[in-house]
Amino acid sequence: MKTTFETRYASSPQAVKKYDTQELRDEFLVPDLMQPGNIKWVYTHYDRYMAGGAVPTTGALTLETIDPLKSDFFLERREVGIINAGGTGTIIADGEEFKMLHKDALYLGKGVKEVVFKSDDANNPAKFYMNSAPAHTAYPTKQVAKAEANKIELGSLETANHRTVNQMIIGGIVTTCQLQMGMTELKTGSVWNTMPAHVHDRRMEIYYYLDIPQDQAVCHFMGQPQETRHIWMQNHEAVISPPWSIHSGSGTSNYTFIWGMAGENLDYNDMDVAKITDLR
Ligand SMILES: O=C(O)C(=O)C[C@H](O)C(=O)CO
Ligand SMILES: [Zn+2]
Repeated sequence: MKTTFETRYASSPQAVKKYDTQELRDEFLVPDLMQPGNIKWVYTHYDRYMAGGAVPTTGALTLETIDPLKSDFFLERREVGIINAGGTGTIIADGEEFKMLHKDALYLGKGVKEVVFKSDDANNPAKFYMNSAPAHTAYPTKQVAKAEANKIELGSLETANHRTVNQMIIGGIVTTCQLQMGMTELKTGSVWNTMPAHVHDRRMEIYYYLDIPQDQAVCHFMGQPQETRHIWMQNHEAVISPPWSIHSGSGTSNYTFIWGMAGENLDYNDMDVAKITDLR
């Protein structure tokens, strides 16, 4: 079992204007979070937000601290949200067991010392997708099933953006310091997420795409609304959205994505929406 991490530093919109395809992918695409038998983290310098993947197979995996945190244990000064993007598994947090079905979420607050991940079936392992942000208060652990999410219906089939936003780790359901997470599912025939697009300079965000059928892909759009770029994404890949960037995508089929964010506020609706016809 191995825990690895990489660091992503923050980029300015002026610098990103000049990036070619590979530079954009190197800075913002996170292609390899889900590694069987391992835990992988990306530590970003956007709000010190982290995205990770834990894929237990035949053995259990333990959440370990990593060097940039300079802490005795991972959640010493952090909180984490976890959504299972794979088969059924279990998370044991300081001795308390949580059965995690596909698309179940779990919030663990500051101070939880020991976190263990297990899969029911090594051939169909749990894929625990994790987002973590610095935390200054210890809030209670809470599990949230998809059925318990706050559901928002957006878009329409006519504009190919009919989708359900499942707000899972959000005020009213879970109390957090700064983390918000949820999962948006596109209806069959709809391909556009987060259109009209928005920025929220007060919060960074990461999208993790799943349920992309074989041989299909999602074209993720980023950049300032007047200066957009795109990154082609495969199933189970994540993409970092700087606070100044739109984060939107169009697929060659419908799909699901997990969004997670942190920053200045906990107001999900604090978005500066860009008019579709103003995008460049
Ligand atoms: O489909 C959408 O619209 C979303 O899911 C938007 C994300 O939740 C988001 O970007 C929140 O800031
Ligand atoms: Zn957003």
